[in-house]
Amino acid sequence: MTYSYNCLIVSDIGDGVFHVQLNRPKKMNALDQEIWDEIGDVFTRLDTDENCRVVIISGNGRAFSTGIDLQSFSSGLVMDDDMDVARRSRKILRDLEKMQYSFTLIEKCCKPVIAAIHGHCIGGGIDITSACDIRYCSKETDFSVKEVAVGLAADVGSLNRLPKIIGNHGWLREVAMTARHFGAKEALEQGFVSRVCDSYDAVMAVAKETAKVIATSSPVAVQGTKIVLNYARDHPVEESLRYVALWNMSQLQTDDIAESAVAVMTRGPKPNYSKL
Ligand SMILES: CC/C=C\C=C\CC(=O)SCCNC(=O)CCNC(=O)[C@H](O)C(C)(C)COP(=O)(O)OP(=O)(O)OC[C@H]1O[C@@H](n2cnc3c(N)ncnc32)[C@H](O)[C@@H]1OP(=O)(O)O
Repeated sequence: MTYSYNCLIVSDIGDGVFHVQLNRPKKMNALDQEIWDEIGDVFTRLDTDENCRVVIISGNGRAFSTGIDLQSFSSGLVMDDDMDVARRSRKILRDLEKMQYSFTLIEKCCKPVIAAIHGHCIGGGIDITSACDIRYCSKETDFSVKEVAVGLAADVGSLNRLPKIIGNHGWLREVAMTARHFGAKEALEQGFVSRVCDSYDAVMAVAKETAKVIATSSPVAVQGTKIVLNYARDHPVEESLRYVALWNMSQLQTDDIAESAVAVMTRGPKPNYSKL
C-alpha cells in the first residue's frame, strides 16, 4: 500500500513500524478539515495493512499540534442564513460526529498507536493523543486542554477519554475548566504520559524501541490485547470477562501460541510470526 497525503507524511520505518507525521509545520500542525480527514483515512488503512504492526504518530516542526485551526474554524462558524435552526443544528451534529470519528479511528485501529509528543500539544492535540495507546513526550512539551479558552466544551474526545486515562479527576477538571497550560513533569505525574525524554529525537528513539518490541511479538496477541483493553475500559468486569472468553475462543487456536511457547522454553529468539 502507498500512502500519499497533503498534510501527513507516512513512512514504513522498518520492522513493521509505521510513522505518521502531522505535516503542517508552518501552522504548528493546526488541524484544518483536510488534515482531519486524512487522519481518519490513514488509520482506516493502517488497520488492515498487514505490513503494519505498530504506528508512531508525531508532529513535524515545532509542535505535535496546536489544535484546531483557529482561522478555518472561525470562518467555518459563519452559518448559512438560509438554514433554519433545525437544519443548521443537524448539520453541526453531522460535522461534529464526523470530526469525532476521525480520532476514534485511531482508537479503533487494531494496531497499537504510540504518540511521540513534543513542542505544543494543545486542544485538538490532546484529543488525538488521548485516543492513542501510549504517550511519550519531550521535557519541554507544553500541554493545554484549551477549549474553554476558545469558548467551547471540548467535543472531539478529550473530555470523554481523559477521565479514563487520568485517575485524578480534580486535577483533570481544574486543567479542563481553566485551560491552564501544564508541562511534561505534571503530565507524567498525572499519568497522561508514561515517559519524558530530553528531546524530540529522544522521544522518537524511545517510541521506536517500544514499537519494535511490540512489532516482534505475536500480532494475534498484541491486537487482541488492544481490542480487549478497549472493551474492558468501557464495560463492567463481568461483561469484559465474557468478551475476552468469546474473543479467545477463536484466537487461542493460533499457531503463534505453540511457536511462542517453544521460543520461551528454549530461550530462543522470537519466532517470525505470520502477518495479520
Ligand atoms: C468543533 C470543535 C472541534 C475541535 C475543537 C478543538 C479546540 C482546540 O483545539 S482549542 C486550541 C486552539 N489552539 C490554540 O489556542 C493555540 C493557538 N496558538 C498559540 O497560542 C500559539 O501559536 C503558540 C502555540 C503559543 C505558539 O506561539 P509561537 O511560538 O509564538 O508561534 P506563532 O507565531 O503563534 O505560530 C506560528 C504559526 O502557526 C500558526 N498557528 C499556530 N497555532 C494555530 C492554530 N491553532 N490555528 C491556526 N494557526 C495557528 C500561527 O498563526 C503562525 O502562523 P503565521 O502564518 O506565521 O502567522
